[in-house]
This record gives sequence, structure tokens and C-alpha cells, in this order.
Amino acid sequence: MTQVPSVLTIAGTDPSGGAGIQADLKTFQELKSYGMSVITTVVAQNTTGVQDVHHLPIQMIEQQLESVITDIPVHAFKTGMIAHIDMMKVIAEKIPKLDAPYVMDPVMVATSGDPLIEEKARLYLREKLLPLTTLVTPNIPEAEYITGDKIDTTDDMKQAAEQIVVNFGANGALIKGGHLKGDAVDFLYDGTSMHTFSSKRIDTTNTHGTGCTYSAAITAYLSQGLPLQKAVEKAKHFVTAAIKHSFSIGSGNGPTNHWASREERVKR
Ligand SMILES: Nc1ncnc2c1ncn2[C@@H]1O[C@H](COP(=O)(O)OP(=O)(O)OP(=O)(O)O)[C@@H](O)[C@H]1O
Ligand SMILES: Cc1ncc(COP(=O)(O)O)c(N)n1
Repeated sequence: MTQVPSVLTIAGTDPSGGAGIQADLKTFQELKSYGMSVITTVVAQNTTGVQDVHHLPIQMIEQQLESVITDIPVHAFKTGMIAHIDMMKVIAEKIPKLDAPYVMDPVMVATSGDPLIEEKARLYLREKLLPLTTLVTPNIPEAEYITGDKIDTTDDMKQAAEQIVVNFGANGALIKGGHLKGDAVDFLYDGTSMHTFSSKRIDTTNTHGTGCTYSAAITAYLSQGLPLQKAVEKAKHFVTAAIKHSFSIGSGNGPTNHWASREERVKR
């Protein structure tokens, strides 16, 4: 009998397949962890933006979590879009039961600019959920929201990473530089030291779901027992290859390619 690490995502959906639960499950599968999902919100969206949302009832989110937790071990988990404070509260209650590394992608706004969570939920995320995380992976606008400080330079990014750990209680913070100019540089502060992950910027607008894919890859590697720094290093290679081989489909920001990175991974 084969034993595989099992990994859970708690997030919203994307019927166009580039972001949210769909991107997470594709990533888990590609990286050979057993993928499971709890849906918070059904989102009608595509490469051009968000057309509609349908939030699931709180008790349904709670029941999905219970159904997974009471049956299958969870070796690592991530959260993505959690639109309402009440959803966050039930998830926060279950986190101690999961007893596994927790990666939070603090999803607030889609690449298209559409807001994905309410203001009260942002505050709860910052005050209550952040201290429960093994790693939080904000992009620049999300890190600016969390710290309240503007980020214009790589020094500002490093400062934000440190602040999110020291002042806001996350165990680790990875600030993603996709929104700055120049190379795509991310900084990880793990509570002790700062680590840099850098790649050449790829000239593309196909970036729908890059944040989801990156955090899902980190979660998959953590479920396999890799230490944090190594998990981020390998996930950075994965997301870079997925952007490099991304699909020009749809009329907006196209999605990344989860499987074309196989060849690149084999080469290393
Ligand atoms: N054009 C690019 N070329 C190479 N790497 C990129 C590019 N854009 C983003 N990245 C990298 O992709 C990862 C995701 O970063 P980004 O800052 O785009 O996150 P995000 O804003 O949460 O993503 P999303 O677009 O899903 O909202 C990071 O490692 C970042 O450095
Ligand atoms: C359900 C869901 N979760 C997260 C994102 C963010 O991804 P992106 O910023 O790449 O659109 C999204 N669009 N939809």
C-alpha cells in the first residue's frame, strides 16, 4: 500500500482553472502530495476578472473541515480566499486540531483588481489568523496592508517580512516581489534569518493564480517534511517554470502551467 503525504487547501474556486482551489489541487497533484479541498466560496471568474460570488454557509464549511479531519491525516494545509470573518472564525477553531504546518496566502484582491474579502475579515486575518501560521505569503499590497507601511524597495520588503514575524506573530513571512520592477525577488524571514529567492522577470501577462500556485507548492513540499527554506526554494523554481510556460488562453491574464515545469524539474 502506498503512503502519500496528504495536503489540504481551504479556499475559493476558479472555474477557469487558473487560481484558487483548482490551481492548488493541480499543484498538489503535480508535486505528488494527495490533494484535498474545503471550499469557502464558489467564485464565477475567468482570466478577465470576477463576475459573481456565492459564499457557502458557515456550517457547510465547518462540516467539510470535520469530514476531512475526522477521517484522513493532514500533513500540511493552506488557506486562500476566506471572504468573511465568520468563515475565518470556524477555520481558526479547527486549526489546532489539524496540528500540521499552516501556509496562509492572505488573498485580498484578484490580479484583475476585484476585491475578494471584506474589510472586517482583513482585520481578523491580521490579528487572529496570522499568529497561527507557519508561513504567510503576502504580495506587496497585502504586506503593505498588514504592516501599514509603503513598500517601494527590496529593503522595504525585508523590513516588512521581519515586522510581520516580530510584530504580528507569524512564524515566517515570505514577501513576494511580483509587483515590483526588475527581477522577481522574494524575501523569507523565518524568525532568525533573511533568505532571498530570485529569478529573472518573465515578460508575460499570464500571472493569474501565481500566488495560489506558489503557496500550494510550498505547502506540498512542507507536507513531505522539507524544512521551510528548502520548501520555498523548490516552490520558487516550480512557480517560475509555471510562469515561463504559462498559457495564453482567455482574453485577460492567462493562467500558469502546472505541468510544463516537469521538464525543468527533471533537469535540476
Ligand atoms: N513576471 C514574472 N516573472 C517571474 N516571476 C514572477 C513574475 N511575476 C511574479 N513572479 C513571481 O511569482 C510569485 C508570485 O508573486 P506575486 O507577487 O505575483 O504574487 P501574487 O500577487 O500573490 O500573485 P497573484 O498574481 O496570484 O495575485 C513570486 O515568486 C514572484 O516573484
Ligand atoms: C478563489 C481565488 N483565490 C485567489 C485568487 C487570487 O489569484 P489571482 O490574484 O492570481 O487572481 C483568485 N483570483 N481567486
